[in-house]
Formats: sequence, C-alpha cells, structure tokens
Amino acid sequence: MPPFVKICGLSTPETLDAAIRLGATHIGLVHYAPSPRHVDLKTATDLRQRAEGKVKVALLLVNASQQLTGEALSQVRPDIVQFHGNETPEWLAAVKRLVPAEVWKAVGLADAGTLDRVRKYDGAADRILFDAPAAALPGGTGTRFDWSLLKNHRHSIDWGVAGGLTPANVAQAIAETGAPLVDVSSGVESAPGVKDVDKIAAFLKATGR
Ligand SMILES: O=C(O)c1ccccc1N[C@@H]1O[C@H](COP(=O)(O)O)[C@@H](O)[C@H]1O
Repeated sequence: MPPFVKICGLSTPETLDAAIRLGATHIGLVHYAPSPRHVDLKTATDLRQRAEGKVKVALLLVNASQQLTGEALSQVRPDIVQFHGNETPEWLAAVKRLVPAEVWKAVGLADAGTLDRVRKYDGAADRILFDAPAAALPGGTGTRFDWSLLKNHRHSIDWGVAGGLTPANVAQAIAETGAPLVDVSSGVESAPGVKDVDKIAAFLKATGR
C-alpha cells in the first residue's frame, strides 16, 4: 500500500488542482511570512475551499502567536494544522481542545536521541513529521536527514517523513523508513515557491500513487 503523500507549499489554483488530479492525499498551505511559499489568509481560505472534500488540507504555522493561530484557524478551517516551529506539547493540546482539526508536529531529526525526546508529543499531536533539523528556515529547504535513524521505527501515533525528498529519492526514503506518509515542498519546484506540475507528477508516480 503506497504511503499518504502531502504536497506542501501550494499557492495557486492550477498547482492545487494538479496535485489533486495526480493523486496527492494531502496538500499544505504555508502561512509563514519568511517562506517563499507564504500565502495570506485570504488566499489560503480560497485554496482550502477549492480543495474541500477532495484532499486533506494542512495549514502550516511556525511559532505563531495565540492571536494569529486563532485568526488563521477560524478563517481557513483546515483539516490539519501543522506546527513547524518550537511549539510545545501544551500548546498543541490547547489548540486541539479548541479546533476540530488534526494537529501535526514537525520535528528536526538530528540523532537517535531525538526519537525518545519527541515522545513528549504523543497524546498532544495526531502525527509527528520528521524533517531535517532547522537551518536558515525551519523547513522547506530541501535538506534531508539520515533516514537510517528511522529504520524499523515504531511510533504510538502516526508519523511521516519530510525534508529533501525528490522524485529521484522518495522511493528509497519509503523503502528505508517504511514511512506511512511522505511530505515534499522544494523537491517539486522549478524555483523557490514555484511548483512544477511535471515534478509533482513524477513524485507521486515514484511513491506508487
Ligand atoms: O515550505 C516552506 O517554505 C516551509 C517553511 C517553514 C517551515 C516549513 C516549511 N515546509 C515544510 O518543510 C518540509 C520540508 O521541505 P522540503 O521538501 O525539504 O523543501 C515540507 O515538507 C513542508 O512541510
């Protein structure tokens, strides 16, 4: 059974429609001003409504204030909120009590010890997304981590792999980690923030979707 596939950082109706048509199970909208994939809340809401009932929509936030988080979630009404900064388990649990959305937490996977430390999110998050450790930006940089850290990985909640995935390496990432979900952003772009439909197609094909 192929993993779930999330295409993150979509910002136009055309690329959103293509991702859905080509078989993505999830799409991501980035609301984080420093990102080249940032969309304002009006655009995020329009794209979310366009995708309604066709694919699961994640809204990605990074260390957003309480006010911004509330505004974004009540306006966009995503299926999933993906926290990609230093958000605490307590913060995730508080959000989960308030909104009817899945809560995901991205974590930079630097070493085997991270796998133990990340268990603090069990119970607060619905899914852990393993990504490369944060660099200039906390994600979306095309940097991969050592997939062997996830060999035979078992987790009590759902999880997935992100970071530096491309059409050329995603099959290997799936084979090495057994990830139930893979997430890609810059690996399906022709320039930062510009999604490439041919690369999205190649990526989905390589996952078995
Ligand atoms: O996509 C972004 O611009 C972004 C900005 C800030 C935090 C996370 C971001 N994207 C997420 O990072 C992973 C990895 O991206 P990439 O495939 O290595 O480019 C991506 O899957 C998004 O979920």
